[in-house]
Amino acid sequence: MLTTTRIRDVIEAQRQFFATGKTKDLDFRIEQLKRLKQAVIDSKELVIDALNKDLKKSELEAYLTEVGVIREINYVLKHLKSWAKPKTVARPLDQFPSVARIYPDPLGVVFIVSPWNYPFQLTISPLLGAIAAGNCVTLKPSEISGHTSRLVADLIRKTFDPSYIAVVEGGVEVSQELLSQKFDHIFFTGGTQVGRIVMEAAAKHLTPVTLELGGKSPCIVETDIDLPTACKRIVWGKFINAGQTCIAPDYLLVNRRIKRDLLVGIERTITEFFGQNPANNPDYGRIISDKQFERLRGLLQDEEVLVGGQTNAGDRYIAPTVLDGVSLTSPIMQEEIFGPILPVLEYDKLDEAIAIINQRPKPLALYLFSTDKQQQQQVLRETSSGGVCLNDTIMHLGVSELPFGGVGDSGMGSYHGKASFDTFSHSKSVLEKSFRFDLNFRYPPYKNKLEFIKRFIGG
Ligand SMILES: NC(=O)C1=CN([C@@H]2O[C@H](COP(=O)(O)OP(=O)(O)OC[C@H]3O[C@@H](n4cnc5c(N)ncnc54)[C@H](OP(=O)(O)O)[C@@H]3O)[C@@H](O)[C@H]2O)C=CC1
Ligand SMILES: CCCCCC(=O)O
Repeated sequence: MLTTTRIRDVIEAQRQFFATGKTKDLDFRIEQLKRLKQAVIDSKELVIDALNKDLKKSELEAYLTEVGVIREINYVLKHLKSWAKPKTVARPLDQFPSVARIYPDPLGVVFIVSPWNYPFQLTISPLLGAIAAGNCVTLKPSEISGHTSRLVADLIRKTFDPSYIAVVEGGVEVSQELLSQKFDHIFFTGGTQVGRIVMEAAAKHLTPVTLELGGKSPCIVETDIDLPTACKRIVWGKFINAGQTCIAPDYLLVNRRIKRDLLVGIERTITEFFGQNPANNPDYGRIISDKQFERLRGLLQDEEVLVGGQTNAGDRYIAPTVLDGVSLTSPIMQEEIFGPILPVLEYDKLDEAIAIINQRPKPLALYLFSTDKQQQQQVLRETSSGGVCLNDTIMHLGVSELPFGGVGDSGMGSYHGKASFDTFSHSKSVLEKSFRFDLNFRYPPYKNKLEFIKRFIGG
């Protein structure tokens, strides 16, 4: 573990490098993004292997949800020049002659803390945004996803000088030591509880934070839908990465009229996707740790298992599981599940489902399966969540133009695409005045100018 002195030395070296102005140079940033992209491409087999060791993540999921961060690097490279240009904006006549502009300034030395569930993508994605915006970065990946985080550390150390991009390996203690240092921004991805700790530590230095947190993302299922497709999209979104996805549909709220058909369809789809014994299926992953495995197994106690329910502690395996007869007071409804267990609650009227959602902390994602435009508008109008996907799950994350982030207990700030560039930039307002012409109404003596000012201000 790095000592406090070493951590301070790392950060000081980054401050000195940032002070050279090198990271502000656009060609430098583009070059670093290309180096990062090449490093990811060169390491992809190692990444896939590490993710399989940590989570038994399949090669396809590793490509789709982790190595696929290459696509985001390409997107940023395509747009960076235009994002980095100062923007000229309109100004009122009384400021004539002048030019008003907004300059995107890099923040300085930023700190990125990432979680274990998508340990590669959730480290590289915010990192590329920080690089694009011209910052130096200190990274702290999760020690729980040990194989992948060690690989990320090796990749970063081989690609960048630590005075520019540094990675500090370790767990909670290292994270807390780093949080005690002053940064110009902290980008944290993790649970809401730790998010509070991060924000408290940041407050001591008045450091702005982005908190990418979690919570219970509801999935409402109404009657007028393409049922087989809805089943595929719900099962995929719930059980990808063995349910360890922050925007996985946490629980279903199902219109009673479609519940039976939906549950039959979900059971059929689970078998179609993972076979009769998902434990032997290489497409299905494992729980990250014994601690998470025991927590999830505990949530199954005294619940009515409709599908799945099988567990194997030695393999940290929990079958894709659907629970029926769940009540709002069940333990599984008191915490983010973050695992392959899908509780089903039912309702008669959509208002009931909306009320259940609004009685709980604001979720990171909210899903509604309905083709009824009025129902869609009602849910969008009457609920608050980080983001919404209508008639699918998770896929809103695949649109770089859609900022991704939470609200309330599910987080603050956002990233992806230009939102990443904006998160790691300060929008500096600049007004350039001319000496060619000067209105003297604002200068003393004010005598005889009051009437003009009153008319000018109006009201
Ligand atoms: N909004 C989003 O984009 C995402 C949100 N999440 C959320 O993250 C959670 C699961 O990830 P998980 O890694 O378990 O989250 P944690 O909050 O436990 O950990 C996140 C990071 O913070 C570190 N950390 C843990 N405890 C402390 C502490 N007391 N002080 C300082 N740092 C600490 C961890 O280190 P270490 O792991 O080394 O112990 C890890 O690097 C879920 O709630 C999920 O919803 C997950 C993915 C994406
Ligand atoms: C499918 C990729 C999802 C990454 C962020 C999360 O954990 O939800």
